[in-house]
Amino acid sequence: MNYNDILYEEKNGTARITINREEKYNAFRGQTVEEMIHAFGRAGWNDDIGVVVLTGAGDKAFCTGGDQSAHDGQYDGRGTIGLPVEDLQTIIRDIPKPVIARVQGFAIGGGNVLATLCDFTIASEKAQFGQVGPKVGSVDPGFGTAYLARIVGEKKAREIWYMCRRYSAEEAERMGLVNKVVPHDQLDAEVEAWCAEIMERSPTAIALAKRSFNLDTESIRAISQMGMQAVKLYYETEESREGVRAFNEKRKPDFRGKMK
Ligand SMILES: CC(C)(COP(=O)(O)OP(=O)(O)OC[C@H]1O[C@@H](n2cnc3c(N)ncnc32)[C@H](O)[C@@H]1OP(=O)(O)O)[C@@H](O)C(=O)NCCC(=O)NCCSC(=O)CCC(=O)c1ccccc1C(=O)O
Repeated sequence: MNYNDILYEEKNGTARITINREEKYNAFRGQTVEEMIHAFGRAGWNDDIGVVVLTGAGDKAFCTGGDQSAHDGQYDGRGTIGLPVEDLQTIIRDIPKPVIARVQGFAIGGGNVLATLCDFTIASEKAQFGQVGPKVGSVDPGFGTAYLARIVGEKKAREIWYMCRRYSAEEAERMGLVNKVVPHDQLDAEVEAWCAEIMERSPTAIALAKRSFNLDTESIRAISQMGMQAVKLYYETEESREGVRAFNEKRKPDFRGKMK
């Protein structure tokens, strides 16, 4: 597969997948998600690769979720909601290698879900985290909610989703969403150090550990699939469309008048 929306490189046993849509704050469209799925499969089953790093191009954003300009009810690709996010989430969990989210800027919406799903998150002190679904007419009811609650606890997860606030890297570290925060200019060195340390460990022991962690939360995949069917219906409503329109028109949404 030729990549247009992402960059892929392999070095010293590390595969680096970079969402390369800086002008869209590294938001993903259908094609981006397909390319990421392909790249995770390529890295995940290559015995020379011991760890995968997921990041975004530039300094502004790691990833800001679904591309709102490619969102008219459904998104522009394949799958239940026009984005095969279920397949992307699945492959991040299923490859038998640690995935590190290198977060240098905004990890928002579906971007925050991706960072949450990665085995580790290493963040620059400039990074910001948050969910925006109830502000823009969306929700990730599955790994985005239930798995987040496993990490930060129920109260905090509900706050993150209902209030749509932004959290600094330090706050995210305090709530367990981030493994380590470093000064911006030390981010790459820190990520490289973690990768080098992983490369010294037994790949099979790590694979077994990853799969056993995953097994305990596997039921969330089914919640996600059911949730995605509901989100598909939600995206067709005036209430959800109002959120997308308001974001694109840079105004506050008026949801109350649009509920059925
Ligand atoms: C990132 C922000 C917080 C930055 O805010 P600010 O600094 O004020 O800058 P802005 O002027 O808002 O944005 C700058 C520039 O970037 C463009 N942009 C930013 N994000 C997006 C985006 N997601 N899509 C398209 N474009 C984007 C913005 O339009 C500006 O462009 P200009 O040309 O300069 O005008 C803030 O921008 C923000 O909150 N962004 C996020 C917006 C958003 O709505 N994200 C989608 C969330 S919902 C989602 O991800 C659905 C898909 C999904 O995740 C999902 C759904 C269902 C089940 C599962 C999933 C899943 O887990 O994936």
